[in-house]
Amino acid sequence: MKKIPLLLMGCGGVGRKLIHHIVSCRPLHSKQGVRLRVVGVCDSKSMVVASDVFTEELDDECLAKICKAKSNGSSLLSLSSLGACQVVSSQEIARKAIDIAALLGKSTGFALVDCSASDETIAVLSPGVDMGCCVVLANKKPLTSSIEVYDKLVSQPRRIRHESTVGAGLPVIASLSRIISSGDPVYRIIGCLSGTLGYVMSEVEKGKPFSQVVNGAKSLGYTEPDPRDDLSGMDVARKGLILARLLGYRLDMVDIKVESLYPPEMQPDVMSVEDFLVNGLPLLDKDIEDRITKASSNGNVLRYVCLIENSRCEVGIQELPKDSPLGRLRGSDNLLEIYSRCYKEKALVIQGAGAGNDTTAAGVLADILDIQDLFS
Ligand SMILES: NC(=O)C1=CN([C@@H]2O[C@H](COP(=O)(O)OP(=O)(O)OC[C@H]3O[C@@H](n4cnc5c(N)ncnc54)[C@H](OP(=O)(O)O)[C@@H]3O)[C@@H](O)[C@H]2O)C=CC1
Ligand SMILES: N[C@@H](CC=O)C(=O)O
Repeated sequence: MKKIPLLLMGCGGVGRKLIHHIVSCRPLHSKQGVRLRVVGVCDSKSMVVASDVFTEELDDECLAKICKAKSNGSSLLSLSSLGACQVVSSQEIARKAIDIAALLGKSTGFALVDCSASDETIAVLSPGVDMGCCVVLANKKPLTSSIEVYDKLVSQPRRIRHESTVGAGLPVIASLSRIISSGDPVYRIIGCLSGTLGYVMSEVEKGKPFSQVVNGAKSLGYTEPDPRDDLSGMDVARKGLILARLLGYRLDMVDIKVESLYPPEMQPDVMSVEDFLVNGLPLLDKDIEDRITKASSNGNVLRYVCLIENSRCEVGIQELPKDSPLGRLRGSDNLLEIYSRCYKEKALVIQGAGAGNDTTAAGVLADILDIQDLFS
């Protein structure tokens, strides 16, 4: 039986769903001759880790307790009595994770699975790559940090997978990578890449207030931990940057033109996320409603669009015909059109659910299975 030891960084909506998928797919994986050994799980403040990562793992009962504690809003620090495992607190997490990476990376192989929404994980991922570890990401921040960090993370292409960073579980990265490696030049990518903004636009079109709909998107697990990451366009810009860098464009976040749906006085350094959700959002209801009504009077709808072309990437609101492919999108669906030599007149189109914990975690799980040949 092939064993894949892994450390899960981030145990929120996506991380917990990933644990659920890993446990429920055990019979399937067993038939395929693979076992996923979860040796550690971290949140922002702590890490639960098996006492001996060579021989032990967090068993399914322990994983269930971790998920239960996190769903109840507790820290992993509350799980100090979990049998044959240790609980490590914040200052120690990175050091401990790197120690495990050094032990397992070049011996059995080790997968660092990042389902956090933090750039702090770079401190583990980057040395992990040098230690022979595999990296699987739902988190976009490591790939949209400096170009040096990006180059390091992708330096061993067979050891990194990040399908869920763009379009959640949709096969965007895999499709684009295949086109690129076949030598087919991609000259244009255009699409709607935000499940949150897609859902918000189509629900407001039905007459619901913007503030109510954004809170709904958060409850459905579509938004980033701070929904302003979605509403500012930054989340779409990150996806655009990941695709642009995959195409070989040497861009940074500052090179991307981004349109925000909220004003500077509602930025995170001015308002807490709670304050924004309760008091900030309702102040935006009228403006968004007016913009949508105006578009509708022209037979159009508003869509938040990402365009990558001519070595540039820009993201922002466009008024589009209701019956255009992007105009017909509903709910959290994403749609991406890729134009290349082979897909010149008719683009390669990828469409489907572009957000949600289930599909995102399924994408992460498929990525982990995809690197199994590197493990023994
Ligand atoms: N939800 C979706 O539809 C999609 C999400 N993604 C990406 O998946 C990632 C996770 O999203 P989601 O689960 O919704 O987010 P959540 O906010 O629900 O969970 C984030 C988790 O990361 C933990 N965390 C924060 N900082 C660190 C750190 N430094 N080290 C380890 N863990 C840390 C948090 O800990 P604590 O509990 O202590 O706060 C929390 O457990 C994000 O990067 C998101 O962009 C990608 C595609 C789609
Ligand atoms: N917040 C994101 C989740 C996936 O990346 C979105 O709404 O698309």
